[in-house]
Formats: sequence, structure tokens, C-alpha cells
Amino acid sequence: MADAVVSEPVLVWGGGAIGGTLAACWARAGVPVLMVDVEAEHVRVSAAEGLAVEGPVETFRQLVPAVTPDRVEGRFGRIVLAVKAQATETATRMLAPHLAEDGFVLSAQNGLNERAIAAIVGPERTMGCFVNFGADWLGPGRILYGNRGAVVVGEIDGSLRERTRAMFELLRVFEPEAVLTDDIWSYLWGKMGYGAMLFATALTNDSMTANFADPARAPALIGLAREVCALAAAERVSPRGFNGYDPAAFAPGAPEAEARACLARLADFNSRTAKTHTGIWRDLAVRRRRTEVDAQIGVMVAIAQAHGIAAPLIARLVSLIHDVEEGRRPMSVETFHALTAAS
Ligand SMILES: NC(=O)C1=CN([C@@H]2O[C@H](COP(=O)(O)OP(=O)(O)OC[C@H]3O[C@@H](n4cnc5c(N)ncnc54)[C@H](OP(=O)(O)O)[C@@H]3O)[C@@H](O)[C@H]2O)C=CC1
Ligand SMILES: CC(C)(CO)C(=O)C(=O)O
Repeated sequence: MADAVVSEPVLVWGGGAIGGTLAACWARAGVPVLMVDVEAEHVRVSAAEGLAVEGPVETFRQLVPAVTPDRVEGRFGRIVLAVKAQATETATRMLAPHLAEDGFVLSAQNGLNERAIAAIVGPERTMGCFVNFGADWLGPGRILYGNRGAVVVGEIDGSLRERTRAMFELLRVFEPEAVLTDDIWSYLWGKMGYGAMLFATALTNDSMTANFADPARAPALIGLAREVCALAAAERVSPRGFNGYDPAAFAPGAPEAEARACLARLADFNSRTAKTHTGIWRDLAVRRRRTEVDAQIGVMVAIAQAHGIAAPLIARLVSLIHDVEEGRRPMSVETFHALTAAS
């Protein structure tokens, strides 16, 4: 990567829980960043008073250069996209005029958003990334960094290039155990399985750990992960594990005991975070807004149909989250077991 590009700011588009944590950590380390967010007060506080990162991992306040999208000027070689999945297309269209011809967009999101990004800016200008650290946007200029977690980067075509290695080094500034991979889709599909279970936990008000530790919820959680793993296989992807999640435990023929042992590991991993509930739960219970369910989980219904594979739990999960979003059902153990009924 040319020196001129390395000295120019990394544009972090979407400066909430994930983007804000990355931007603050990079800025503190002396990496030039420019954070872009639609929340004007968040932008003002972060730039003028400092973005406060708090919680058990790190507590610091860092001035982060930040603007709203209408104030971005120029073109950038490295854009890290960290909006919710349903905002991906809108945000990518907004950032596209600011992306250098030879630059790239890296998706620090959950889901298969790289496909949508590539459709807009082109596959050559899209880089894959998987993040599993936990963070919450608490308010303007305030983010909870709840726990460290896996961070993986790789090109969507599996190649390893100078720019991929450079981005890997940049991610290591944030997470020293970051991984460089030639198979980013295996991690993204790994998170699709874990993510489907996380969406199910958000049908209740219980913490992630309480959900994963409840034996009565295991059939629905295991069933979901098995459906996702079957879809990944149909897509010719071998999903990979991370932070206690092991897709092999949900592969066809894997013993139920392995799947239950995996749930116990996830209960344990999530018992050691200050972020007790998912971002999905937070959207529903705290922010009172729609979740990423269509963009993250709904896409799998279409993938299942394309392969002629039945995915009843995934489809039921999408409709139950919609029920909660639209006030037809409460977040409750009873609502969770409306999912169990489909298993
Ligand atoms: N939080 C976590 O612990 C984890 C999150 N992820 C994933 O990371 C992604 C980002 O999530 P998260 O950081 O939690 O979300 P947040 O809502 O905290 O942050 C996203 C930010 O982007 C802003 N935004 C929305 N649209 C635009 C736009 N067009 N241009 C610029 N900014 C915009 C949002 O504003 P507004 O709120 O007003 O829309 C918000 O401030 C998601 O895909 C999530 O699933 C992955 C692992 C862990
Ligand atoms: C729970 C977490 C942080 C993954 O560990 C997540 O991805 C989310 O909140 O949606």
C-alpha cells in the first residue's frame, strides 16, 4: 500500500458501538482516523470533548475527529463500514463517492454484508472482516467496551495481498490476537450460526448466559445452529469456530452432547462480559427500534429456498423477531418457546 494512503485517515463509517470503539482505539494509538456518523451530537461530543470508552477492557477518553456524512470531503483508500446490517446499502451508496478508485471498504459488521457492498463498489474494492468483541453505544460520546473477542480479516476472493496484510496490522493495533485469513467466508458463516442463536436469546429479557445455560432452550438453539450449518455446507463453506462457538458440534451426525457442551462454553464466554445482552436485545428493549433480523437472518431464508433446503427454525425466528418489533409479542420465555415449537 502506498505511503500516501497509509498516512491518510482511515474513514470509519458508522461510529457506534463497533465503529466508535475501533476509531477511539486507533486514534489513541496515533492512527489517523475520521469517524462518520449520522448522530450529530455523538459526532460533536467525540470530536470536541472526546469519545469515552468504558468498561472492564479499557477506560479512556479520546478526541476522535468526526463529522456527519454531509461534511465528508475527499476520497479515502480505507473505509471501515460499521453500521447495522440493514443500513449497509444506504451507507455504502453514501460513502461510494468518497472511496478512492484503488481503495476498499472493510465491513466490520455481522452478516454477509460484503455481498451487498461488493454489488455497489465492486468486489475488488470490498474486503471481508469478522468481529466478535462486545460493545454498546450508551449515548453521545459514550461506548461500553464489554469484552474482547475474535477479530479476523481477509479478502473476499481468498487472496492475501499487501493491502490485506496492512489492514491486518491495523486491526492488530486494536486487537493483538487479530487473525489474517484466506477464508473469511468460513468465519462469516461461523458467526451466522452463532448469530442466529443470539437472535433467539433476544426473544427473552434474560442475559445471553442465562439463555445458553437453560437446558429447556437447548433444542431451539441447537436446531438453529444446525440449520445454519446445513446452509453453509450447501454454499460450500466450512464454517469456523471462535470464542466458544464450534460449528462442528452442529454438523450433520454430530452427537447432541457436543452441541450441548458448545452451549455451555457460550454460557461461560458470555458470563465474562459487561455486555450481558446482545445488540439485538438492545435494539428491542432499550433503543426501541427494528433489528438487523431481515438483513442478517432473513437472507438465510432466501438462501435455503435457493438450495431447496427446509429451514423452519430460521424462518420462525425471523417472524418472532418481527412480532416483538411490532408489539404483537412480548420479550419473554414464552415467546422463546414459540420458537421451540418449530424445532
Ligand atoms: N455491538 C456489538 O457488540 C457487535 C456488533 N456487531 C455488528 O457490528 C455492526 C454495527 O453494530 P453496532 O456498532 O452495534 O451498531 P450501532 O447502532 O451502535 O452503531 C452504528 C452507528 O452507525 C450510525 N449510522 C446509521 N446509518 C448510518 C449512515 N448511513 N451513515 C453513517 N452512520 C450511520 C448509527 O446511527 P443510528 O443509531 O442513528 O442509526 C450508529 O451510530 C452490526 O452489523 C452489528 O451486528 C458485531 C459484533 C459485536
Ligand atoms: C453478542 C455479540 C457482541 C457477539 O458476541 C453480538 O454480536 C451482538 O451483540 O449482536
